[in-house]
Amino acid sequence: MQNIFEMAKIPLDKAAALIKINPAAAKLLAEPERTLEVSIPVIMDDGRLEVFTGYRAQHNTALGPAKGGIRFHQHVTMDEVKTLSFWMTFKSAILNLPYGGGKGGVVVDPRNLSRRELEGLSRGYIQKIAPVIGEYVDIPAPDVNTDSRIMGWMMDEYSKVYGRLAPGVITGKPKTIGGSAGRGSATGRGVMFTVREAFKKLGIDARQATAAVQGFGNVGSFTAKLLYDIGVTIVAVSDVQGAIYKEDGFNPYAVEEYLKDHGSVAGFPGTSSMDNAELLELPVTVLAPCALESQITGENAGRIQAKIIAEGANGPTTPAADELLDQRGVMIIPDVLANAGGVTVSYFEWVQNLYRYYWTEKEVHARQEEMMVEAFAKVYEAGQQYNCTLRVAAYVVALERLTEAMKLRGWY
Ligand SMILES: NC(=O)C1=CN([C@@H]2O[C@H](COP(=O)(O)OP(=O)(O)OC[C@H]3O[C@@H](n4cnc5c(N)ncnc54)[C@H](OP(=O)(O)O)[C@@H]3O)[C@@H](O)[C@H]2O)C=CC1
Ligand SMILES: O=C(O)CCC(=O)C(=O)O
Repeated sequence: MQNIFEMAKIPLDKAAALIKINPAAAKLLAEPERTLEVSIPVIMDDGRLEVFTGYRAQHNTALGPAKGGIRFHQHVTMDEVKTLSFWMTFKSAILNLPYGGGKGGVVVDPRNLSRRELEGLSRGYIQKIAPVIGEYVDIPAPDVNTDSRIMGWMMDEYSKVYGRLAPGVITGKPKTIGGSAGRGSATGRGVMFTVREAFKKLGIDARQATAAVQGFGNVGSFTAKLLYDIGVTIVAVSDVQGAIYKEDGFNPYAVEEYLKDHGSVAGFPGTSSMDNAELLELPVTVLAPCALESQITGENAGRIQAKIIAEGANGPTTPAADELLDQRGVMIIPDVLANAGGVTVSYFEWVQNLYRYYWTEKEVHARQEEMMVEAFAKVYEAGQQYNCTLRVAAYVVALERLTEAMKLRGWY
């Protein structure tokens, strides 16, 4: 199989050829500006010393400081983190945010850690990457298996290292210590906004539409709930233990309550069980993969029946699947647009932290909606202009901003 970073560059190369960017600009985007690998010692509850491996990648900072989440997962690799930072560069540029792309990760299955061990690892990671992050350098945020509580510990640790309160060094924090209203739901809300815009283009009535959502964590749960709120029938959701399905739909808010008590969506009353692969192939209007990379591949793309794929996750569709789905007329709202609501509200959080002046939830939602509707329209228009997929169109929009910024800064 092709390396994930090489696969990620395929739409970039297509967009670069369409708008004929300077080869020097393409070279600057072909590799991250900086990568860092760290070893993080943690004294475990039983007194043993465990050493974890962590990474941070900063892909491109032409438009501003690097920005992007931190993932805790047993399969994290440097290649994955590099790729995730690459996607962040384009995501930020598409939303016209004053940011570049960054991402971090630690190789760990956090389910095997106690609360004390998790806090030790989170603080240890920040101690190790502190020299390369900062409010105007690189601003981390949550990703898979990291949440506001972990962001709070990390902000505290960075503030201790430098002896000053630095809320703007990390976003996705609890509200009391500088988090923004609306950040928790932001990524799923953005998925909903882009699906709603796609419905308008395709003449689909939300109340006649169905959706299947893979993953019921931060992104998947809010995607399901907010699509439900606009009238979409949610027929399937899943987590790592499997999927639940009901042809005439269920209430995702009730599933969330069930998950709190049972630790999984599996077994939610009134639904039948299926596996994550089957969920992807359901006959639905919208399929929203909101878990991990490479779920829709050349192998299963031919069996996908959705009209719209809204990529809540980063990189859920491989290039081979992308091509097959395009030939079959499936509209893919690409990750760099569909899930950009998270970084958009992270940007609002950072601005509020720098000003120490906070907005209401209503203000956050309204500003997020305005920016995402505009980004969707710009990408859609580029798709029409260049007769290309929305993914390639998104890279066109980003490249126009990135190449100009690199040129103006004298990088080529
Ligand atoms: N958080 C954010 O703001 C943003 C996240 N993203 C992307 O969205 C995706 C999900 O992130 P997020 O929601 O934050 O992560 P979470 O850790 O909150 O949730 C991940 C969800 O995916 C499930 N899952 C994990 N592995 C599998 C698998 N192999 N098959 C099926 N389901 C699986 C998890 O199940 P279980 O709980 O059982 O482990 C959980 O329901 C990632 O690709 C991330 O990069 C993109 C933009 C912003
Ligand atoms: O909120 C952020 O800064 C970044 C979120 C993220 O990691 C992502 O969009 O993939």
